[in-house]
Amino acid sequence: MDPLKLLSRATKPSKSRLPAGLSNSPSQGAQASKDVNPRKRKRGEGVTDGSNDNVFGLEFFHHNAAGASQPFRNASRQSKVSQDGSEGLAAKPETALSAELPNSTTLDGEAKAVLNRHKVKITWLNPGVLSQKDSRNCSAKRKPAKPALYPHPLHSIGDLQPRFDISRKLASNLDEQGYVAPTEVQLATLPLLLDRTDSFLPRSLDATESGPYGLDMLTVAPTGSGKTLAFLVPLVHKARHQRRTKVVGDNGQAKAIILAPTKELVSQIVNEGRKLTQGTGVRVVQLRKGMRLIARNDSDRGTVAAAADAPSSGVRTIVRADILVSTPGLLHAMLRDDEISSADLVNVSSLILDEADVLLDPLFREQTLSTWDNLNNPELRVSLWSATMGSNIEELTRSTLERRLKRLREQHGLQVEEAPLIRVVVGLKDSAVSNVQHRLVYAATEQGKLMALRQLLHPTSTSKDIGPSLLPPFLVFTQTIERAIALHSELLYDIPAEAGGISRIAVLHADLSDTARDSVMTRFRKGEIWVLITTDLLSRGVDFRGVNGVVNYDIPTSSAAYVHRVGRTGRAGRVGGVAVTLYSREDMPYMKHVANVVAIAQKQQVRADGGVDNQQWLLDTLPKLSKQEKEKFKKGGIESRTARGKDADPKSARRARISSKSGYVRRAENNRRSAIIGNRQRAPLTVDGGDEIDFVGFD
Ligand SMILES: Nc1ncnc2c1ncn2[C@@H]1O[C@H](COP(=O)(O)OP(=O)(O)OP(=O)(O)O)[C@@H](O)[C@H]1O
Repeated sequence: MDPLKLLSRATKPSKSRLPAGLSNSPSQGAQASKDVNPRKRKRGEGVTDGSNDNVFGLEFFHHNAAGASQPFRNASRQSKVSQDGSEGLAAKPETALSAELPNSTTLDGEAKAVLNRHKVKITWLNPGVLSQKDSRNCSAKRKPAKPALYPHPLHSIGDLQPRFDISRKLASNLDEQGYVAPTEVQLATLPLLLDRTDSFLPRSLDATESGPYGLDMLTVAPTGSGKTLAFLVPLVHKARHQRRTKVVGDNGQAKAIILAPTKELVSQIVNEGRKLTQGTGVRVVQLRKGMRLIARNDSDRGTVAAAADAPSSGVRTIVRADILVSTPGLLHAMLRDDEISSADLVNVSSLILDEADVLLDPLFREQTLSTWDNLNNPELRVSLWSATMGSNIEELTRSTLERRLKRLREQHGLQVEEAPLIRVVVGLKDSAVSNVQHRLVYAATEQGKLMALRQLLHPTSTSKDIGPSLLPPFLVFTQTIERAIALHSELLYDIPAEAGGISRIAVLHADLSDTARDSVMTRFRKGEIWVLITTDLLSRGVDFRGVNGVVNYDIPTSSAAYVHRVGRTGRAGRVGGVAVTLYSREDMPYMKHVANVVAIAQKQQVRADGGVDNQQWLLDTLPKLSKQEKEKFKKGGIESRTARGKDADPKSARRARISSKSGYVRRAENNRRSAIIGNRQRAPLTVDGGDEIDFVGFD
């Protein structure tokens, strides 16, 4: 059998491992419409007519208490009939559609039941749309309650066109990509972001307070649950609408900005965006050095380049970008150096922060906020997306929104309305995917970790203690770039030549050139690389479809880092992935956060498939870190594994070195080497005349 095929077998979709209640739940990792309907990429086959009960989305509404899903299926049929019957009638806003249905109270109740069942919680965070002054004077008790909202969920991707009037081209691109049923985050957020009437807001509070079209939003949904599509579809829809209606005097200026923390993620978002925008006239562009964005009064249209071909030669080409995607660092630098001005961004009415908690972490905070501050469009709407989001991010978002509003009103004299701020949480907040097997493996020492990793690499010799064997392709995470490089050289010859040898294993980190990074990513995606050693650079957002496993060679420095690292497997509901965390004596004081998040994921599994939750003892015995210690660890990791640690404590740093040789063997080798060098350097002793004498030692 072809070893490549054997080793790169992808994780298999399986519903049997999950209980009925969860089997269709994307946030529980079982949303695998592409797997359930393996029709992806077959043109035209993904269309649902709303009457097909086998279609995933409808099935998952159908799974509930008998009859409960009926009104939705009616709604679906009705909209489809209109679509088929008449072009004009096809495009119906949600409210119009709801009005046609027999009983809107039933519909509201149904919406609530569906959202609850899928563990989607939607909260309006600023119902009173309080002024800054009022909110400061308010005692906690007097603050208005934050109401839960129950927008009517989207029950099939095919319904986007009739329900929200998205362009036919966008709808057909979605269909061509094989998207049939929405994932949970999509079924909840797409109606929120696409409904131009904000009809989901409670009657008593909506309309005047909601201001112009759209909301600010914070979304927390599991890794691999389809957040990219959830923010891209409304952006493309809105950008196309702006282009067609010329509501903003469109002259090709940017209308939306997406920020993401790494170049890899930026380029992935651009790729997804381009697939959705084909034939729509909307351009999704990756910002690059030397690019010049089209400005309001750019008369020289002749020099406007096709957005897809970014300039790389140093010549500043004017680029037309409707949706601009960038890392915060690059956009911030270009704004600072006046390569882009806030006037170029005056039409930007949507800002997306993907992996928002990282973008607002101290590392990127200044750059992200400075970009946000440069967007002066009074109708700007911001949405933040991640699988993990601390309460500090919510606070920071609120204060930034308030500050910006005040600035626009006071400095620019603009009449700006505060938009509704909505929080959407899917599933259990900040938890790791429960559709992969999580294993914590104690390896005692650095060498033990290396041996354990080798056992994982060679499935035939995998010991039972390490748990299920890992099938390539898989990712290995280390704490630093140096350690990633060292581990790569250590494992370079571990894959036999007949299976591809050293070409099957690679390292990717931020010190590599862009071209080298791109090439590794492409080869890994193609399945040419089986083991990719990397740092946290790849822990966020990157979507490798067939990744079977993740190995934390070095423990992650926070529970959020664990959630994101292991979230590179088990994406879009695939089961069979494995996440192994190796830990040594040195890691013990810092393991609690990992053990906690693993315990929660395992508990969900126990509930789901009756698996065994056998590491409670570990949780009980591990020490708890103080808040300061946690912060310190998050910033620096295990000190002996860093360059700083080498100077501070060379002995521990030596112990932490990645090498298969034991300290004893290394010492013996060093002694031998020094003896040889010493022998060579020892010159014969001579007297003045040059004659050699015998050295008889010191007195
Ligand atoms: N409705 C859908 N049906 C089937 N597959 C989908 C659907 N939506 C998205 N996917 C697929 O799910 C995978 C994960 O999506 P995506 O990268 O958007 O996840 P994410 O939520 O952004 O994850 P992360 O938090 O890791 O960034 C992708 O391969 C995407 O094509």
